[in-house]
Amino acid sequence: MKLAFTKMHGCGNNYIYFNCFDQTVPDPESLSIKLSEPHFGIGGDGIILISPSDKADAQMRIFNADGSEGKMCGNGIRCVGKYLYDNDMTDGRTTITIDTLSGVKTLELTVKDGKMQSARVDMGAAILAPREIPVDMDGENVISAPIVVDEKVYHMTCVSMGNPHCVIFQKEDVDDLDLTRIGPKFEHHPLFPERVNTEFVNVLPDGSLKMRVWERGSGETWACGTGSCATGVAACLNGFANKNEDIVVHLRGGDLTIRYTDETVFMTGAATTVFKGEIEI
Ligand SMILES: N[C@H](CCC[C@H](N)C(=O)O)C(=O)O
Repeated sequence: MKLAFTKMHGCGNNYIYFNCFDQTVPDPESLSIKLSEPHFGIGGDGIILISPSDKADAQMRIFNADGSEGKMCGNGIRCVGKYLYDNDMTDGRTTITIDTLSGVKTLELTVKDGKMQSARVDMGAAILAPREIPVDMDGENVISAPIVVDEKVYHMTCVSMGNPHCVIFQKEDVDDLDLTRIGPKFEHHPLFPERVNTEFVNVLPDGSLKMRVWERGSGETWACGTGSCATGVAACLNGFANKNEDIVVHLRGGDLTIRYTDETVFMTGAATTVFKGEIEI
Protein backbone atom coordinates (compact mmCIF):
# COMPACT_ATOMS: atom_id res chain seq x y z
CA MET A 1 0.00 0.00 0.00
CA LYS A 2 1.44 3.44 -1.00
CA LEU A 3 0.85 6.57 1.09
CA ALA A 4 1.70 10.13 0.02
CA PHE A 5 3.15 12.36 2.76
CA THR A 6 4.45 15.90 3.22
CA LYS A 7 7.24 16.72 5.66
CA MET A 8 6.67 20.10 7.34
CA HIS A 9 7.92 22.00 10.37
CA GLY A 10 6.97 24.88 12.61
CA CYS A 11 10.14 26.37 14.19
CA GLY A 12 11.88 23.02 13.71
CA ASN A 13 9.07 20.97 15.34
CA ASN A 14 8.74 18.59 12.45
CA TYR A 15 6.02 16.11 11.58
CA ILE A 16 5.07 13.82 8.70
CA TYR A 17 1.69 14.96 7.35
CA PHE A 18 -0.87 12.78 5.59
CA ASN A 19 -3.76 14.16 3.54
CA CYS A 20 -6.61 11.84 4.52
CA PHE A 21 -9.11 13.54 2.22
CA ASP A 22 -7.86 11.17 -0.49
CA GLN A 23 -6.18 8.30 1.36
CA THR A 24 -6.65 6.25 4.52
CA VAL A 25 -3.85 5.80 7.05
CA PRO A 26 -4.17 2.49 8.93
CA ASP A 27 -2.90 2.15 12.53
CA PRO A 28 -1.45 5.68 12.92
CA GLU A 29 -0.01 4.83 16.35
CA SER A 30 2.33 2.19 14.93
CA LEU A 31 3.02 4.23 11.79
CA SER A 32 4.12 7.21 13.89
CA ILE A 33 6.59 5.06 15.84
CA LYS A 34 7.97 3.58 12.61
CA LEU A 35 8.25 6.79 10.55
CA SER A 36 9.48 9.11 13.34
CA GLU A 37 12.58 6.97 13.75
CA PRO A 38 15.36 8.63 11.67
CA HIS A 39 17.49 5.56 10.91
CA PHE A 40 14.84 3.17 9.57
CA GLY A 41 12.04 5.65 8.98
CA ILE A 42 11.73 9.25 7.80
CA GLY A 43 12.60 11.02 11.06
CA GLY A 44 10.36 13.44 12.90
CA ASP A 45 8.52 14.32 16.10
CA GLY A 46 5.48 12.29 15.02
CA ILE A 47 2.78 12.18 12.35
CA ILE A 48 -0.26 14.40 11.71
CA LEU A 49 -3.42 13.36 9.84
CA ILE A 50 -5.44 15.98 7.94
CA SER A 51 -9.01 14.74 7.45
CA PRO A 52 -12.45 16.03 6.41
CA SER A 53 -14.62 17.54 9.15
CA ASP A 54 -18.31 18.40 9.33
CA LYS A 55 -17.62 21.33 11.70
CA ALA A 56 -14.43 22.90 10.35
CA ASP A 57 -12.37 23.17 7.18
CA ALA A 58 -10.45 20.09 8.30
CA GLN A 59 -9.72 17.88 11.29
CA MET A 60 -6.20 17.48 12.69
CA ARG A 61 -5.02 14.42 14.65
CA ILE A 62 -1.48 14.36 16.01
CA PHE A 63 0.50 11.31 17.10
CA ASN A 64 3.75 11.70 19.04
CA ALA A 65 6.89 9.75 18.13
CA ASP A 66 5.99 7.10 20.74
CA GLY A 67 2.60 6.55 19.08
CA SER A 68 0.58 8.32 21.79
CA GLU A 69 -2.09 10.72 20.49
CA GLY A 70 -1.78 14.37 21.50
CA LYS A 71 -4.89 16.50 22.00
CA MET A 72 -3.45 19.63 20.40
CA CYS A 73 -0.34 20.78 18.53
CA GLY A 74 0.40 24.47 18.02
CA ASN A 75 3.21 24.08 15.50
CA GLY A 76 1.25 21.34 13.78
CA ILE A 77 -1.93 23.34 13.34
CA ARG A 78 -0.04 26.16 11.58
CA CYS A 79 1.41 23.58 9.17
CA VAL A 80 -2.06 22.10 8.59
CA GLY A 81 -3.26 25.61 7.73
CA LYS A 82 -0.38 25.95 5.28
CA TYR A 83 -1.09 22.56 3.70
CA LEU A 84 -4.77 23.41 3.19
CA TYR A 85 -4.12 26.89 1.75
CA ASP A 86 -1.15 25.95 -0.47
CA ASN A 87 -3.12 22.99 -1.87
CA ASP A 88 -6.22 25.11 -2.70
CA MET A 89 -8.39 23.45 -0.05
CA THR A 90 -9.70 26.69 1.52
CA ASP A 91 -11.48 28.28 -1.49
CA GLY A 92 -8.87 31.05 -1.26
CA ARG A 93 -9.97 31.99 2.25
CA THR A 94 -7.25 33.10 4.71
CA THR A 95 -9.47 32.71 7.77
CA ILE A 96 -9.93 28.98 8.34
CA THR A 97 -10.98 26.60 11.09
CA ILE A 98 -9.41 23.30 12.14
CA ASP A 99 -11.05 20.78 14.46
CA THR A 100 -8.87 19.09 17.10
CA LEU A 101 -9.40 16.90 20.16
CA SER A 102 -9.24 20.20 22.09
CA GLY A 103 -11.97 21.85 20.01
CA VAL A 104 -12.20 23.92 16.83
CA LYS A 105 -9.43 26.53 16.40
CA THR A 106 -9.47 29.58 14.12
CA LEU A 107 -6.41 30.58 12.08
CA GLU A 108 -5.68 33.89 10.33
CA LEU A 109 -3.20 33.09 7.57
CA THR A 110 -0.61 35.50 6.17
CA VAL A 111 0.04 34.65 2.53
CA LYS A 112 2.58 35.86 -0.07
CA ASP A 113 2.98 34.79 -3.71
CA GLY A 114 0.14 32.31 -3.27
CA LYS A 115 1.75 30.52 -0.33
CA MET A 116 0.97 30.69 3.40
CA GLN A 117 3.94 32.17 5.29
CA SER A 118 2.64 32.36 8.86
CA ALA A 119 -0.52 32.18 10.92
CA ARG A 120 -2.05 33.71 14.01
CA VAL A 121 -3.93 30.97 15.87
CA ASP A 122 -6.63 31.50 18.48
CA MET A 123 -5.51 28.64 20.72
CA GLY A 124 -8.40 28.94 23.15
CA ALA A 125 -8.45 29.69 26.86
CA ALA A 126 -5.63 28.53 29.14
CA ILE A 127 -6.78 26.01 31.76
CA LEU A 128 -5.31 26.50 35.25
CA ALA A 129 -7.44 24.24 37.48
CA PRO A 130 -5.05 21.46 38.60
CA ARG A 131 -7.45 18.56 38.12
CA GLU A 132 -8.23 19.70 34.55
CA ILE A 133 -4.58 19.91 33.52
CA PRO A 134 -4.23 17.25 35.08
CA VAL A 135 -1.81 17.51 37.97
CA ASP A 136 -2.47 15.78 41.28
CA MET A 137 -2.63 18.91 43.43
CA ASP A 138 -5.46 20.82 45.13
CA GLY A 139 -6.35 24.51 44.88
CA GLU A 140 -7.38 26.86 42.07
CA ASN A 141 -4.05 26.86 40.24
CA VAL A 142 -0.42 25.75 40.44
CA ILE A 143 1.86 28.80 40.31
CA SER A 144 5.53 28.51 41.25
CA ALA A 145 4.84 25.36 43.32
CA PRO A 146 7.80 23.21 44.43
CA ILE A 147 8.47 19.89 42.71
CA VAL A 148 11.43 17.64 43.54
CA VAL A 149 13.22 15.93 40.65
CA ASP A 150 16.56 14.15 41.16
CA GLU A 151 16.72 15.58 44.73
CA LYS A 152 16.59 19.13 43.32
CA VAL A 153 13.70 21.52 44.04
CA TYR A 154 12.22 23.26 40.99
CA HIS A 155 9.29 25.68 41.00
CA MET A 156 6.60 24.83 38.48
CA THR A 157 3.61 26.61 37.00
CA CYS A 158 1.09 24.23 35.40
CA VAL A 159 -1.11 25.16 32.43
CA SER A 160 -3.22 23.19 29.96
CA MET A 161 -3.73 24.34 26.38
CA GLY A 162 -5.76 21.23 25.78
CA ASN A 163 -2.61 19.29 26.69
CA PRO A 164 -0.69 19.37 29.96
CA HIS A 165 2.34 21.63 30.55
CA CYS A 166 4.74 22.11 33.46
CA VAL A 167 6.62 25.42 33.09
CA ILE A 168 9.88 25.90 35.03
CA PHE A 169 11.48 29.37 35.20
CA GLN A 170 15.16 29.30 36.13
CA LYS A 171 18.18 31.62 36.27
CA GLU A 172 20.68 29.03 34.98
CA ASP A 173 21.01 29.11 31.17
CA VAL A 174 18.60 26.52 29.77
CA ASP A 175 21.23 25.68 27.13
CA ASP A 176 23.24 24.07 29.95
CA LEU A 177 20.43 21.65 30.90
CA ASP A 178 20.93 17.89 30.45
CA LEU A 179 17.38 17.49 29.12
CA THR A 180 17.88 13.85 28.17
CA ARG A 181 18.47 13.08 31.84
CA ILE A 182 15.86 15.23 33.59
CA GLY A 183 13.21 15.49 30.85
CA PRO A 184 11.87 11.95 31.30
CA LYS A 185 11.83 12.38 35.10
CA PHE A 186 9.40 15.28 34.70
CA GLU A 187 7.43 13.55 31.92
CA HIS A 188 6.81 10.48 34.09
CA HIS A 189 6.58 12.24 37.48
CA PRO A 190 3.77 10.73 39.62
CA LEU A 191 2.13 14.18 39.98
CA PHE A 192 1.08 13.96 36.30
CA PRO A 193 -1.41 11.10 35.73
CA GLU A 194 -1.36 11.66 31.93
CA ARG A 195 2.39 12.49 31.82
CA VAL A 196 3.37 16.09 30.95
CA ASN A 197 5.19 18.37 28.52
CA THR A 198 7.88 20.34 30.41
CA GLU A 199 9.23 23.78 29.44
CA PHE A 200 12.45 25.23 30.95
CA VAL A 201 12.58 29.00 30.62
CA ASN A 202 14.98 31.94 31.05
CA VAL A 203 13.58 35.47 31.26
CA LEU A 204 15.98 37.59 29.17
CA PRO A 205 16.92 41.22 29.97
CA ASP A 206 14.72 42.55 27.16
CA GLY A 207 11.70 40.71 28.65
CA SER A 208 11.58 38.01 25.98
CA LEU A 209 11.73 34.35 26.98
CA LYS A 210 14.21 31.63 25.99
CA MET A 211 12.74 28.14 26.23
CA ARG A 212 13.71 24.52 25.76
CA VAL A 213 11.10 21.78 25.92
CA TRP A 214 10.90 18.08 26.71
CA GLU A 215 7.69 16.90 25.06
CA ARG A 216 5.48 14.10 26.28
CA GLY A 217 5.86 11.28 23.80
CA SER A 218 8.55 12.88 21.64
CA GLY A 219 11.43 13.98 23.87
CA GLU A 220 13.25 17.25 23.20
CA THR A 221 11.73 19.08 20.26
CA TRP A 222 13.06 22.29 18.75
CA ALA A 223 9.81 24.08 19.47
CA CYS A 224 6.42 23.49 21.08
CA GLY A 225 3.49 25.72 20.15
CA THR A 226 1.20 24.77 23.03
CA GLY A 227 4.26 24.85 25.30
CA SER A 228 5.05 28.41 24.17
CA CYS A 229 1.45 29.41 24.94
CA ALA A 230 1.70 27.79 28.38
CA THR A 231 5.02 29.57 28.92
CA GLY A 232 3.53 32.96 27.98
CA VAL A 233 0.61 32.40 30.35
CA ALA A 234 2.95 31.25 33.14
CA ALA A 235 5.18 34.30 32.60
CA CYS A 236 2.17 36.57 33.17
CA LEU A 237 1.05 34.57 36.22
CA ASN A 238 4.56 34.95 37.70
CA GLY A 239 4.88 38.66 36.91
CA PHE A 240 7.54 38.23 34.18
CA ALA A 241 5.22 39.47 31.39
CA ASN A 242 1.90 41.26 30.94
CA LYS A 243 -1.47 40.22 29.58
CA ASN A 244 -2.57 41.87 26.31
CA GLU A 245 1.05 42.40 25.24
CA ASP A 246 3.12 40.41 22.72
CA ILE A 247 5.47 37.94 24.43
CA VAL A 248 8.33 36.66 22.25
CA VAL A 249 9.44 33.10 22.97
CA HIS A 250 12.86 32.11 21.56
CA LEU A 251 13.08 28.39 20.81
CA ARG A 252 15.92 26.30 19.37
CA GLY A 253 14.16 26.30 16.00
CA GLY A 254 12.83 29.86 15.85
CA ASP A 255 10.56 32.40 17.55
CA LEU A 256 6.87 32.39 18.40
CA THR A 257 4.82 35.37 19.56
CA ILE A 258 2.22 34.79 22.28
CA ARG A 259 -0.52 37.09 23.51
CA TYR A 260 -2.52 36.13 26.64
CA THR A 261 -5.88 37.90 26.99
CA ASP A 262 -8.83 37.49 29.37
CA GLU A 263 -10.62 35.38 26.75
CA THR A 264 -7.94 33.34 25.01
CA VAL A 265 -4.29 32.82 24.02
CA PHE A 266 -3.01 33.84 20.57
CA MET A 267 0.06 32.24 18.99
CA THR A 268 1.73 33.63 15.86
CA GLY A 269 4.46 31.90 13.90
CA ALA A 270 5.68 30.51 10.59
CA ALA A 271 5.11 27.14 8.89
CA THR A 272 7.39 25.49 6.32
CA THR A 273 7.04 22.70 3.77
CA VAL A 274 10.30 20.72 3.51
CA PHE A 275 9.55 17.94 0.99
CA LYS A 276 6.87 15.58 -0.31
CA GLY A 277 7.25 11.85 -0.68
CA GLU A 278 5.61 8.47 -0.88
CA ILE A 279 6.02 5.43 1.36
CA GLU A 280 5.15 1.77 0.90
CA ILE A 281 3.59 0.19 4.00
N1 LIG B 1 3.68 16.26 22.82
C1 LIG B 1 2.41 16.97 22.92
C2 LIG B 1 1.72 17.10 21.53
C3 LIG B 1 2.55 17.99 20.57
C4 LIG B 1 2.53 19.44 21.00
C5 LIG B 1 3.60 20.33 20.39
N2 LIG B 1 4.45 19.76 19.38
C6 LIG B 1 3.04 21.68 19.93
O1 LIG B 1 3.55 22.27 18.96
O2 LIG B 1 2.08 22.15 20.60
C7 LIG B 1 1.47 16.19 23.88
O3 LIG B 1 1.54 14.97 23.91
O4 LIG B 1 0.69 16.85 24.56
